[in-house]
Parts: sequence; C-alpha cells; structure tokens
Amino acid sequence: MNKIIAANWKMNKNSKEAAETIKELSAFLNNSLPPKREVIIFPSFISLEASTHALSSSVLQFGAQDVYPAKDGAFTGEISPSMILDAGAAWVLTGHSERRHIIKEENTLVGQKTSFALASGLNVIACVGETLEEREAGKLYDVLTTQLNQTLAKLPTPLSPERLVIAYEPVWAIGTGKTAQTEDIIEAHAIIRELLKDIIGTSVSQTRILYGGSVKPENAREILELDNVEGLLVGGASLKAESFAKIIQA
Ligand SMILES: O=C[C@H](O)COP(=O)(O)O
Repeated sequence: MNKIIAANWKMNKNSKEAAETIKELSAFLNNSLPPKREVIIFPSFISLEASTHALSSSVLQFGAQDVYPAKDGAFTGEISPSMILDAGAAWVLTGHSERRHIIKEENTLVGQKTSFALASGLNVIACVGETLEEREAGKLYDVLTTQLNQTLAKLPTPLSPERLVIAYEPVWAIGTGKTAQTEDIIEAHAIIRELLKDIIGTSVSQTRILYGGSVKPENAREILELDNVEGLLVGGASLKAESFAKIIQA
C-alpha cells in the first residue's frame, strides 16, 4: 500500500506563489517520487487551477480543502465537487479541525460532504481528532467514535478502499509545534482502525490512516514507521518546497 504525503496549504499562497511552489517542489523531487509514496497538494480554491496547471506533466496529485454537498444551485460562496474535478483535482479534505472548530462545522455536515464528494467521483481525506480539553477529560475514544460514525454514516457502495482516507489530527498538535507522542499516535490510530472495522467492514485493512499535527522533516520518518500510520497530512512544513520535499523523501 502506498503511503500518502499530503500538503494542506490552508489560507496561504496566491495563484502565482502556488504555481511557483509546485515547480520548485517538482525540481527538488526531480519530478519523481520515492517508491510507495503518493503526494497530494491541497491549495486554496482560488489557486487550485493554477496549481494543477503549473506543470505539463507531474507526479503530484491535487485536492481542494473543502466542498459543498450539492451538484449546483443557490449556495452563495460554495464550491461543488464537479467544479473541483473541473479544476483538475481528484481529492478533497472534509472535517478538518479548523473547519470544525473555527467555522463551527458539525459532524452531520461533515458526513454529508464526505458521502456526496465520494458519490460525485472525488476521493476524500476525512479528518478527525480531539481537542486538548477532550483528551484530558478522557474522551478520546468517544470523540473518535462520534466523529467517525457520523462522518462515514452514508458512504456510497461499492467504494474502492483507496478512495477514502482518514486523517487523525489531534487539535492540540496542529500548528503548535507540539507533535503527539508516538504512544498517543499509536493509540489513536489503533482505535480508528478498530472503529473502521465496524463501520466499513472487510476492506478496512486497505483504508489508509494519516497522522497530522506539527509534522516536520525531523520527525516525519519516525511517525511514518509507526503501526497503522499510512501517511502524513502536513500544514506549516508543507509551505516551503524544500521542507516538504524532505518530508516526502523521509
Ligand atoms: O492539515 C494539516 C494539519 O492541520 C497540520 O498542520 P501543522 O502541520 O501546521 O501542524
């Protein structure tokens, strides 16, 4: 199974900067990936097309950071799955903690986005994770159970297992420089794998689980080698091509 190294650029980089970073990254990688790696870049909506068109051919894949669960219509400010596909992207993030906690997106909407995106032909990285308060109150298992059950409530069937990826991102480790301890990552990923058995069933061993939260070139390899870690979702350290290339090659 290939490990996924994903870059979430969040609300950074205009179109020109995004295209330049793609070109630089490709140069650092000699336009080829190490064996058993897939790389997905998530630029902002406004720089998505410039990113997918930055190179005439590329080993990189692309995705959007959000999606609205409708084909078209009166949804001011929203972006549909077909618009994302039309921009040359194949993936979308759902349920990122910044959307859950800053934009106040609820589990139900995250679930609708996940199922509609998959049914529309996009591949999905669905994000889950607990806040520090929830962790300290011993609610890790409950939070992951609720988030996963509701996010994956109405998956289209049949669904190829490689099209749905889960990202575990403890909220307290995002952008804080505090990477979760290896035992925290192992525990959470094992819980997610068990929960997926109930929700998805037999293909669960092929469902990739990524870790995200203060990943950098210095810790990427160690995290990638942990049990049930099939990739990384990288924020801050993905903004500079050189640093992200080092993570890809870790
Ligand atoms: O989507 C990425 C995560 O929010 C991690 O961000 P970070 O690497 O800046 O902590």
